[in-house]
Amino acid sequence: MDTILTTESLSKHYGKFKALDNVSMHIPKGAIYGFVGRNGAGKTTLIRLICGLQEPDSGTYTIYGTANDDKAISKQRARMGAVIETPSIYMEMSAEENLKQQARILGLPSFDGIDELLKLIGLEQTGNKKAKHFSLGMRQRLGIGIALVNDPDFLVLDEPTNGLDPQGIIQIRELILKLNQNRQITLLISSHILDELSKLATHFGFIDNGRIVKEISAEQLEMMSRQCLRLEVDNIQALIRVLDSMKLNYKLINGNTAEIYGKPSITHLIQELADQHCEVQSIQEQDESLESYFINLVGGSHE
Ligand SMILES: Nc1ncnc2c1ncn2[C@@H]1O[C@H](COP(=O)(O)OP(=O)(O)OP(=O)(O)O)[C@@H](O)[C@H]1O
Repeated sequence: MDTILTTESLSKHYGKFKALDNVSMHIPKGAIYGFVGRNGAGKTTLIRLICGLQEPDSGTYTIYGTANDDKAISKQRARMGAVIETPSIYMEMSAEENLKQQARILGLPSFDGIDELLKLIGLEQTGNKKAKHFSLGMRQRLGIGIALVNDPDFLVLDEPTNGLDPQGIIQIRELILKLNQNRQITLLISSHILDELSKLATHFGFIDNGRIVKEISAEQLEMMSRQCLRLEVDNIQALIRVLDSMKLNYKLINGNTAEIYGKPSITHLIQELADQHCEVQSIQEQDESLESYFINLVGGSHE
């Protein structure tokens, strides 16, 4: 598997405060990597490090296989685009002028592709309207457009849906999917809005108090947080026999409780258990959201 970004034991302090603590993360090529953590967890700090805006205190990272202390890293960074915190936009300029200005800053030989980029970010109708009159969502999309001027194949977005209304969120989500699916751009997206990322991400890295608590693919996460039935019985051996005979996937929670996956027929299950003289004491349907998965992972609120 090709990896676009790998970090190895990255740490960063602000004075005595440890903002990043031995962070190791891996972003596969083609992924939409959801970087999830509550406010202050260390997401922006990590993003600033990999974008070369700050230096780590210890640890290393590689971008496209090039280490951060290798001179060639700046060449690899040229293949990256990023929108960190608020997008850098010239408020007195239109969307088109902003994109052209970025092309000038990068020393690009022409404005080829700017019209297409304007369409991609959904701002082709904005004409001479200055960015200062744009909605927050339009500004965010313009910021992403500016980050795309150098045609990157790795894009880093720090909290791209922060503060947007539901329609703005949908537009950003659609843009992210287009970038990933049509332009094969790998994305690192940080957010504390977990369920928003669950609709997009192919991989997740969960960060809490500066530490990566889990890296997991969306597929694995789906398996772990899928719907299940939690069944409490008076005879766990009988329950195991029945579940095995029905070829159901299950996990034993304790001496009288099991979680059963894969939506079994409850009537059939209860009937089989009754035949085995096994009494059901309680039955609950559970549907763990990404939100509750994360809360379980980090052990609830720190406040
Ligand atoms: N320049 C700085 N000096 C001192 N402390 C800082 C500095 N930058 C960040 N911090 C602290 O480091 C911690 C991590 O901040 P960071 O911005 O990386 O978190 P975050 O996960 O991106 O959260 P948010 O979404 O709120 O930005 C926070 O407690 C923050 O207050």
